[in-house]
Amino acid sequence: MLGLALLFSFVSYFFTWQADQSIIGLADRNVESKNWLSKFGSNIAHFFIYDGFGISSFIFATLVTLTGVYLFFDYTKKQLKKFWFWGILLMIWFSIFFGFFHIKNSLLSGVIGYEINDLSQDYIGLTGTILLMIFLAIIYLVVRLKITPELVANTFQKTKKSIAKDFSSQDGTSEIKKPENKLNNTPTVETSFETSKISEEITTSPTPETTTPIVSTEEFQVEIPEEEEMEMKVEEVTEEKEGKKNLSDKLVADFGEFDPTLELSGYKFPTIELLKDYTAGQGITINQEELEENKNRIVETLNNYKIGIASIKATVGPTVTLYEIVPEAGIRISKIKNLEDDIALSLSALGIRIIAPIPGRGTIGIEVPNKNPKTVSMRSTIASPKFQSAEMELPLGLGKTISNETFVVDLAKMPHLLMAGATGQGKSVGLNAILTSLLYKKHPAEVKFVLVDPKKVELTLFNKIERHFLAKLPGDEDAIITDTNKVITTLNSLCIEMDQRYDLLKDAYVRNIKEYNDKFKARKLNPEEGHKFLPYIVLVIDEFADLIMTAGKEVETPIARLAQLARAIGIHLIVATQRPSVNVITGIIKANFPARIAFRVTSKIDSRTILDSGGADQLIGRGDMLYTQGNELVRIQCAFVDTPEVADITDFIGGQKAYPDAHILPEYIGEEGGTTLDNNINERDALFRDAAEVLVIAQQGSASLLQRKLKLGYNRAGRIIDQLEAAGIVGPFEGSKARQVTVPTIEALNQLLDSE
Ligand SMILES: Nc1ncnc2c1ncn2[C@@H]1O[C@H](COP(=O)(O)OP(=O)(O)OP(=O)(O)O)[C@@H](O)[C@H]1O
Repeated sequence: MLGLALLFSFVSYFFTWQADQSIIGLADRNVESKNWLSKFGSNIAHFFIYDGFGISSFIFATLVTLTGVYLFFDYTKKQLKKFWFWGILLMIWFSIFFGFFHIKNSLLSGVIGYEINDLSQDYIGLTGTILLMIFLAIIYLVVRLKITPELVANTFQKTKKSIAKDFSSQDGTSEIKKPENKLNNTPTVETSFETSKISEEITTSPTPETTTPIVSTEEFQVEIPEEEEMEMKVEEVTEEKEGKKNLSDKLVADFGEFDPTLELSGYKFPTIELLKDYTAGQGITINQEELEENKNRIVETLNNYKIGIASIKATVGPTVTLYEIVPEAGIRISKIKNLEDDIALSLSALGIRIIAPIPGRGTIGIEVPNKNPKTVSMRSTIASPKFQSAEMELPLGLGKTISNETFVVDLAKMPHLLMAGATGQGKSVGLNAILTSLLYKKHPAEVKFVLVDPKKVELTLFNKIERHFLAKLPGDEDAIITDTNKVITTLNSLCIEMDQRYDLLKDAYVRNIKEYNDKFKARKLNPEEGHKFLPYIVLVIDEFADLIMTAGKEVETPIARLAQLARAIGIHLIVATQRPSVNVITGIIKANFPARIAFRVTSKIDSRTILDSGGADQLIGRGDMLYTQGNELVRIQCAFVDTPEVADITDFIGGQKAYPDAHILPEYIGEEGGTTLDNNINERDALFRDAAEVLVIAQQGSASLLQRKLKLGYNRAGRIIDQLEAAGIVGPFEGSKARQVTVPTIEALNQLLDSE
C-alpha cells in the first residue's frame, strides 16, 4: 500500500508540483494541497522527486510495491534482494543520466542526479561523464540482463536472415534497406538502446520506460537458445534416458510388480477360530496368599544364612513367578547362588532357578513355579498384536515370557534353531507351534518345509498340505521323510539347491534372498535366464540323535554345510533332539546354531551341552523352556497347540486349491542312486584315478571323503563313486556305513586300471 501511495503521489506531483511547491514543509492546516494524496503526497513526492532522484524515483515506488507483494505471498526473499540491489543502481544511473537535461526540466533528474552529474562533469568533463555512463550501462546489460556481444551478433544475424528472406519474397527493396542500414550502422546494442530510452522517457509515462527495452532484449535472449541449442540437447538426454530406463520399469508399469502369490491368489490364511482358547476365562490370577507365603519363605531362608534383603518384588508369569530381590550392601552374589538348593528345599518346590544377577537390572532373580500354572494357548500368541504386526521374514510365536509378553522371533535372523529336551517335555508341541506360526503368516508361495520325522508319527498331519507348503525330491511319493537314506539324499539335494541359489544370487549381484526376491519382484531379473522367485525353505528335523546314530557323518557333513552357508539363500534349519549329548550336537553343529531352545533336560551336563550353561535341568516341563540367541537366557512358556488343532489347520489349508505338486528339490544322484553301473572308460571323470587312489589309501569308500580330499561337489563325488563301483574298485552301497574298498593297495589299483 505504501508503494501504491508513493506511486500515486509521484504521478500527481507532476501535475501539481508548481502549485504545491510553496506549501512544502508547512504544517499549516489552512493551506490546501492539490496533490491526490494531499500534503503527505506533495511532501513525500517533493522529497523523492525534487530533492531526490527525479523521475527515477518511480523505480523506488515500484520496488516498495514489489516488496509488499513478495511479503504478502511469501515468495523467495533472494529474488527480492536482487530487485532492490539492481533497482537502486538503476535509479541512481537514471537520475545522473537525466542530469544532462536538468536545465530543460528540473524534475527529471532531481537534486541528487543533477549534483552528481555536475560534479562528475567538473572532474572528468562532459565526454568523460558520457563515456562513464555508457560503460555503466554496458555493465548493467551484461551482468544483469546477460546480453553478451555474441548474443547481439546472433540476433543481428537472425534479423539479417529474415530480412534477406523477406527481401527475396518482396519487391519493395527500398523500404527494407532502411532498417538494415540502421542495424549495420549501430555497432553495439547499447547505443541504440540508450537513444530509444531517451526518446521514450521524455514523451511517455515513466514506468514502462526502463522496462520496455529490457523486456524486448530479454525476449531476444531467450528465443535464441530455445530454438537452436537447448532443444537439441534436451532431445539427446531424454532419448538416452528412456533407452536406459530399463525394461523392468516398463514391465512394472505394464504388468505391475511380480506377485509370487498370483498362482494361488485365492488362498485363504487359516482363521484364528481353528485354534482353541485354553485360557478362556482364566486370565492371569494372582494368588496373593501364595505370593506372600513364598516371599516370607525366601526372606526367612536367606536370613537363616545371614543374608539381609533390602527390597523384594514379584512378577507373576504363566507358569512361574519371578521374585526379584536386592540384597543389602556387602552381600556376595555367589553366596546366594550357592543357596539355590536350600531355598528350593524351604520352598518345597521343583524347578527353582536363581539368576544372579539379572542382566541389566541389578537385582537377583528367584523363579518359583506357580502352584496352578496356566496354559499359554497358541491362539493367544497368534492373536497378539506383537505377532500380528511382526514385520519379519519368518516370524515364530514361541509363547509368553515371565512378564506375560508374547515372545516373537524371526527364524530368518536366527538363522538356525536347535531344540533339545527330554522326552515328554514339550518338544513336539514346540515344533508344532513353530510350524503353526509360519502357516498363519506365510503364503504357500513364500515358504516351503522339508520335514524329516524318523519317528514317523509326529509330523504326519502335515502331509495334507504337501502341495501347498512341502518340498520333496523328484519321484518321491511322500513329502515327509522318515527313512534315513532318504534324509541323506534330501540333505545333499538341499546342498545342490543351495549352490544353485548362490549362483542365481551371484548373477543377480545381490547378497541375500530378500534382495534377490525384491529385485525379481521389480522385474529386474529375467526368468528366461533361470531366475525365479525363491521361497524360503525350512528344514525341520525331529529326533536328530536318531539320525546321527544311524547315518553319522553322512548326515552331519551336509547339515554342517547347510548350517554354515545356507542362511543367506533362505534355507533355515530347525533341529530337534531328545539327547543333547556331545556326540549328537557336535562342535561344528553347535557353532552354527546360535539360537537354541532347551526344554527340561535330565542333567546339568545336558543343559550345558545345549545352552552352554545350567538351567534347563531346573525347568518344570510341560512347555517350560529357555531360549537363547547367543547371549542371555529368556524363560518362556511355550504356546500349546494340540494335535486336533494342527489337524484342523492342515485340513483348512489342504482343502484349498493347491499347486499341481509339492515344491520339487533338485535331483541328487548319490551313492544310493548308482543304478547305472556302466563301466565306460571314456565317460569317466577326469579325477577318476585320483579319487580311486584316495579311497584305496583310506580304505574307505565314502563320497564325503572324496569331497573333502579333492574339493568336489556332492554331485561329482557321487558320480565318481558310481564309476568306481562300476569299475569294481568299491563295493555296493551299504546304508549308513561307508562302502568297502575292494582293492587293497595302490599297486593293485595301478595294475587293475592299466589292464583295462
Ligand atoms: N506348552 C505346553 N503347555 C502345556 N502342556 C504342554 C506343553 N507342551 C507339552 N505339554 C504337555 O506335555 C505333553 C508332552 O509333550 P510333547 O509330546 O511335546 O513331548 P515331547 O518332548 O515331544 O516328547 P517326545 O520327545 O517323547 O515326543 C503334551 O501331551 C502336553 O500335555
